Amino acid sequence: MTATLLNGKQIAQEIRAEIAEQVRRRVQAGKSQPKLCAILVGDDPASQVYVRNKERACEKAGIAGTVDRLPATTTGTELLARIEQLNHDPTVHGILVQLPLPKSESSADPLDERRVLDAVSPLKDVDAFSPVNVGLLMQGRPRFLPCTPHGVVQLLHRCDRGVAGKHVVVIGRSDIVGKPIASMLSQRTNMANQGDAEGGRDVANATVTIAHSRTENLADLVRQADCVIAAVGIPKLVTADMIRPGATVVDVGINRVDDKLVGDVDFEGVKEVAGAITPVPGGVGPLTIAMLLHNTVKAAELADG
Ligand SMILES: Nc1nc2c(c(=O)[nH]1)N[C@@H](CN(C=O)c1ccc(C(=O)N[C@@H](CCC(=O)O)C(=O)O)cc1)CN2
Repeated sequence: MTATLLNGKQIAQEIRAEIAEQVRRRVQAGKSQPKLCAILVGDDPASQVYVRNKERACEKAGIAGTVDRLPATTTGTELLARIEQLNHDPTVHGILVQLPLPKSESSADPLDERRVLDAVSPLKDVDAFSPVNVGLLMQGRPRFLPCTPHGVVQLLHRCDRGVAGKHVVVIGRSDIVGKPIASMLSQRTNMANQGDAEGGRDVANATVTIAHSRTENLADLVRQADCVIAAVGIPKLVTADMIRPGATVVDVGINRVDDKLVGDVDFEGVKEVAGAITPVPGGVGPLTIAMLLHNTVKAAELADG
């Protein structure tokens, strides 16, 4: 193997330890214990695991975590009413609705993902999915950073894989990963540590290209990249022949194939060409939850006034 392994699991542990210490100091100073409420609708097995992992991570960091487990028969009106209750509950600092929502059983009153995410108070929106928080991010003055893109920025920052002046190709244009990561990496200031780039090379000021399903000559485009971020949900789409020698490769894909977890990158082949690479599992995934804890503490600080 020639590439350096970017160990997201280890970095997530470091960040979680930092957050636990921040929470400990906060509570010791007489401030409220941060509290996160996750809403899980239906019984998707992967979502159940993710929500359970979020609950455990909160507990370990000293954050109060609760999960509302609602049946798949929940109507849009019922879910919106529950969100509204949490928006007005002063003891709850962060709210998230686990995605994907199940296919609606009620055609008269469906679970509309956009309406549901829009209903979460922007001040408690720890996923940073609300239009207000997306807009603030685009303007370069974020309140909350979306968890997975922020995880990628932290990973690059802490592994000293700066992208300033470099060409980054993001494969995938989702609202959750592709679009926000492209925005974050092309901003003027490093979004890891609120603009303080100390301790890592600048993870900002990149020249970013977003590739997607209609992109022509994807392989040629990706070969021009100093850094490739794969977030498209197609197992092993990115192969060794598409990688410029020495490039940084970040795999955000989480695909289940024959009961095994594989990324969007053909890890075995690409690791022989890349300069640095994230594995799946153990790469970006664990950072998603670490950054959710970060946002929950931030939400509690915002509520302090
Ligand atoms: N409301 C949200 N829904 C979803 C989000 C999100 O950020 N907010 N992201 C994903 C799921 N997700 C968190 O919710 C998530 C996915 C994967 C991991 C992770 O740690 N993956 C591990 C492997 C875990 C496994 O074995 O399955 C890894 O990559 O090492 C954490 C969180 C969609 N929904």
